[in-house]
Amino acid sequence: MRGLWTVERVRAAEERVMARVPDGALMRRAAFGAARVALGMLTGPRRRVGLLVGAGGNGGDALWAGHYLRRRGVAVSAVLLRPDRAHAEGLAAFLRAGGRVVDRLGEVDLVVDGIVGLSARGPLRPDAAEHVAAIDAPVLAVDLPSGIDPDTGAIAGPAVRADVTVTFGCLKPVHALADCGRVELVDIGLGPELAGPDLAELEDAEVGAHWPVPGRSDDKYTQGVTGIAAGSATYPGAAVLATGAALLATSGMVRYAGAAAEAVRASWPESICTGSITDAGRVQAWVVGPGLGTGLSAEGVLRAVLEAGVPVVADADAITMLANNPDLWDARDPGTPLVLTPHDREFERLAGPVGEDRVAAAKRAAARFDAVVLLKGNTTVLAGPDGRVLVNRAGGGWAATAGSGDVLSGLVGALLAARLDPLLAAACAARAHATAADLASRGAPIPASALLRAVPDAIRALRSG
Ligand SMILES: NC(=O)C1=CN([C@@H]2O[C@H](COP(=O)(O)OP(=O)(O)OC[C@H]3O[C@@H](n4cnc5c(N)ncnc54)[C@H](O)[C@@H]3O)[C@@H](O)[C@H]2O)[C@@H](O)CC1
Ligand SMILES: [K+]
Repeated sequence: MRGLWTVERVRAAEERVMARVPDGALMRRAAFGAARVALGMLTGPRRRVGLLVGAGGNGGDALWAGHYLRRRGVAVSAVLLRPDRAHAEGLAAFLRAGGRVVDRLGEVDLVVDGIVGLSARGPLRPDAAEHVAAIDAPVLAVDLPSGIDPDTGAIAGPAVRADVTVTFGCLKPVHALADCGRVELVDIGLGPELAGPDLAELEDAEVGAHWPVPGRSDDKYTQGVTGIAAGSATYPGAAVLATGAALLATSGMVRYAGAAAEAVRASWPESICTGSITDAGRVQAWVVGPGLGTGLSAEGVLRAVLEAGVPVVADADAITMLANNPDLWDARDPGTPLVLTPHDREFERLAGPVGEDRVAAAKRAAARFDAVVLLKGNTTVLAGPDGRVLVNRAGGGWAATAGSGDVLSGLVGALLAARLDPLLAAACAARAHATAADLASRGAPIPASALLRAVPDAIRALRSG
């Protein structure tokens, strides 16, 4: 698992390390690492670097990096956004090494963004934004792209767009929640001072290792039977996609119950289809909601699923029904695992606006509903009712297509039926879903059925990752 630590935790760790190392040692270590990354980006014949230097430690890093770059023969100039508050030792070291202070960046081969780091609040101020708008070279952001909130990844106005971000000691939430380009981590010795992270991201190999595969003594029942209560006469496709995803995610069995039985049977002859949830037989987890509708009969289905006493993933129309009719919550036995998979508008119906802090919003809803909340996005935030938070970054945006959510809910359901921890089930499903989208797309738009067909390749890739 890759951990991510919030600013408050990073600062506390930094203070403990700083107390036992010489003054300025941490910054020099960080800046030396930044200079190495910058050198790696200077691949052309010309090596001219421009620094954008703000008022604090982030600007100090940039100036010290400029110092090390000068020592390797790079031409370095710096724009001081707040000359009166520029980092004094950093500026002295930069000037000693032959760095030049300029008014404008001019023609350079690389820009180092040292405008603001962990103390960032809000978007770039107008003067900084003007320099950033004029950039015409690759950008290396120091610690994080300036203008983006370090803890929430929120971008409320002008911000730096980084090709590479070099960060120090540990990853921070911004590195998963916003686009920071390629992220390089430089060790500055914070490790021993950092306890458990605030957020985490599963490695591909971990997802692969958790993925349920049949053992020698398994049969079709022992691996968990997934139930799909989705689709309708109007929307049979949602049922076909969710059932297909569950079938491709795990071995074992999938039961479909609902008005789209004929369409599901035609696409997936191996599924056990019935027209009604009361005839469905036993399952170890239910997927409810995609394409189900929100009428009285759909409410009856949702109630029956919640009363079944097995883990449930509630998506799409099921979320809308829970929002519109809070009495439905009473159908659920306390403590029965529930995974809610809202996009932002569904989240808003259920728990109010997401706002700028997606992690806080997901945590709040997870605690309130005693459920895992999978808040969809390019970075999906997954919060457990116990306070754990995982994030999943999608490579591209290719999964943003109609029907893609139906596939995701089928994957989550199959992993719940296989008895994975609900937060883990949701996170593994999110990763497989994103991987399948990337594999299917290879640079071109894809429909959800293509994403679905790539699920086996995604699982293979994760299991060998
Ligand atoms: N504390 C340390 O020893 C270390 C600090 N490091 C660097 O120091 C940074 C933190 O330094 P500071 O705490 O001095 O703060 P920053 O350099 O992040 O910010 C400096 C000042 O910028 C201003 N500011 C805030 N938001 C702004 C905005 N949107 N636009 C323009 N200006 C804004 C504020 O007045 C703030 O005090 C880290 O991000 C990292 O780059 C690293 O060298 C590692 C070691
Ligand atoms: K920065």
